[in-house]
Amino acid sequence: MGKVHICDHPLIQHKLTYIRDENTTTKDFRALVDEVATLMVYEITRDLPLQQVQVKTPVTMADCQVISGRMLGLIPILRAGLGMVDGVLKLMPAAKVGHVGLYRDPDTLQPVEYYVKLPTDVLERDLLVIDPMLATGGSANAAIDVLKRRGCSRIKLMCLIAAPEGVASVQKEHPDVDIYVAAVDDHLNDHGYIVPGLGDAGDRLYGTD
Ligand SMILES: O=P(O)(O)OC[C@H]1O[C@H](OP(=O)(O)OP(=O)(O)O)[C@H](O)[C@@H]1O
Ligand SMILES: O=c1cc[nH]c(=O)[nH]1
Ligand SMILES: [Mg+2]
Repeated sequence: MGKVHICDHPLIQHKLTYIRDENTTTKDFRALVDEVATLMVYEITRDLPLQQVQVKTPVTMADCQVISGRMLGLIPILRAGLGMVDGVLKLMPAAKVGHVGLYRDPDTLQPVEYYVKLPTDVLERDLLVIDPMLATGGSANAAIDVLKRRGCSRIKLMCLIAAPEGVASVQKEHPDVDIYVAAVDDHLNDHGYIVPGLGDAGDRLYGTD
């Protein structure tokens, strides 16, 4: 079963509080989501393998370390996942970005696929699927299915807020995928919204309703 990592760094939790607050403006919401994405990537990349290198400092040769040749593919689930892309790219600027367009049908809560565009070398990359919200898990599962149908493996999922129902669903459907979240909330309401959550992430990022 995939592990669930709660990114409980105080800076992440502090910013998440303002992300949740209904009085936070679209401009501030967007900036905070961007910042939390950066901080979460810092936590997620903690176990990246390093290799030894030598560099010549102005004083002498030094034994140092660099990340050992892993290539990242970043897979935002449109639309709301786009709000986390720049924050991740700040720390992983060489990542390529593949887009998976899904919206959740408001009546059935089932994901509807409308766009997929992936880097040509996606099979060679470690993939990080990003979306602020993991509610029923339908969208994350569908996005991971899109990747696996093309032969991808080595997939992680990063979300700001998850519902327990969504975590359980991804763990069942994709037991090889580790999940990174800033918070696991209480439950889903009758409309499939996370409680207490933050509302509709896409609408809050882009000022739509
Ligand atoms: O876990 P689920 O039950 O599938 O719900 C989560 C999905 O819902 C939201 O997207 P939405 O459908 O609102 O699309 P949007 O990003 O275009 O607003 C969110 O960004 C996730 O993709
Ligand atoms: O709480 C939720 C659930 C799904 N999508 C959102 O944007 N928010
Ligand atoms: Mg939405």
